[in-house]
Amino acid sequence: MTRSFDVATAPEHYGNHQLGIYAQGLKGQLPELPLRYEDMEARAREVLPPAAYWYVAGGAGETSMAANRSAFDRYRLLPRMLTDVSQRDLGRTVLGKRQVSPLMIAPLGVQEIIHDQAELGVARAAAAVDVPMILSTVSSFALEDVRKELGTTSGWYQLYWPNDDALATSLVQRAEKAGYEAIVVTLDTKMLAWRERDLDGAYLPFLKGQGLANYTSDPVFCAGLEKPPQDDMRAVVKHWSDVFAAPARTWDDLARLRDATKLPIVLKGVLHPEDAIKAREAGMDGVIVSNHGGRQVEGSIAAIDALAGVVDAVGARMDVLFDSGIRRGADVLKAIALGADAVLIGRPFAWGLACAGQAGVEEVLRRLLADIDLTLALTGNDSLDGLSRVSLAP
Ligand SMILES: Cc1cc2nc3c(=O)[nH]c(=O)nc-3n(C[C@H](O)[C@H](O)[C@H](O)COP(=O)(O)O)c2cc1C
Ligand SMILES: CCCCCCCCCCC(=O)C(=O)O
Repeated sequence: MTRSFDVATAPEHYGNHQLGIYAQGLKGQLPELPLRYEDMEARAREVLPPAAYWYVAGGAGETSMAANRSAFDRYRLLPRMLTDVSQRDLGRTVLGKRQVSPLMIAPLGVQEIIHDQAELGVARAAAAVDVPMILSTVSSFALEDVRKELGTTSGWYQLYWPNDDALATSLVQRAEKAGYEAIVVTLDTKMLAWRERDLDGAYLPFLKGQGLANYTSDPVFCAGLEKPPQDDMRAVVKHWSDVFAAPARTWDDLARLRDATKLPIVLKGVLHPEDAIKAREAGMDGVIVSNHGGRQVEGSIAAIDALAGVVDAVGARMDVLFDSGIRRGADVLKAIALGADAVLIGRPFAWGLACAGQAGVEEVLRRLLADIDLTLALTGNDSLDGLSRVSLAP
């Protein structure tokens, strides 16, 4: 006999998403999107053109990408029993602001290759689940338009720091005016790595004018064009490729960027503890420990293996965030136990976007939150703030 189950009467926890799925099962309904991360990626692979799939899935070579995952297995949670976990708090304080969970949406460029809704759909999903979003400089919609979709949910703006200071200033000041709350400067992409999968398909979407909305909507960028951007896309791409890269930049240049905005600045792509110390000395507000999802330095350290060193160097004095390899709730707990203040979700939300647009991203976020909540409880903890290295097996 089938007994009825009403998820609405269950206590309010992110983990209830699990009960919701089982309750649908009682009505004969299976989840529309595959549950396992790996199966969701396989579904995305079916729906995306091969070049777009590989642009997201690929790395620079693939050993660092694989290491990002396998390294997580070397850290094991050490559960405690008979603690009261009836009330749980997934909140984290990041740049002085309390957020309801440790999750943030990582900056992923050129999302129009994944789904027509691109960053607008992702922003709507982020707002629905109240997960802060970091918008890439190389986005498919202009930063002002994406910010509007976030409503009251926090947005940060990720800067690809161009070699033209006036353009950099224009971008960060537009972000500040639009209501973004922090600037993330990505340091690990001074140039594009040797990406075998993309080279195999001779595929770089920016060269077709995709992902350039923040440039074509920028007065400083457009002042460098002879015609309006819509009238000469080849000139747009040429000018973009002239200004994008700034290989000569050093730590000393940060002072000018610091002066260009009142917003907190967070440096993304820091792996060495001494670079984290330099970031602090340069007046930065945080760092994101990341190897760009294994897309830049093939053979680099797995990002999770770099986290403790950076936390030990600067964690008491600035925020330390983490990305590269987060797939499941346990990964989030491990990163927080090692000292991360928050974690960025990258490829998993891209697969949700590919499979079902905004709804797919929302579902990925809700599932991850449920997994975090249940894993937290089952390890005997009632708050993420209570995790520390003691929560990991020695
Ligand atoms: C398709 C794609 C595009 C990306 N674009 C950007 C970007 O524009 N700016 C940036 O700072 N990082 C970018 N990243 C890196 C992510 O922000 C993040 O560091 C990475 O995805 C984390 O690895 P994971 O997705 O394997 O967890 C991109 C990653 C992917 C997969
Ligand atoms: C002149 C060509 C330079 C191309 C640079 C592209 C930057 C990559 C932007 C997106 C990204 O971060 C990614 O990982 O992909």
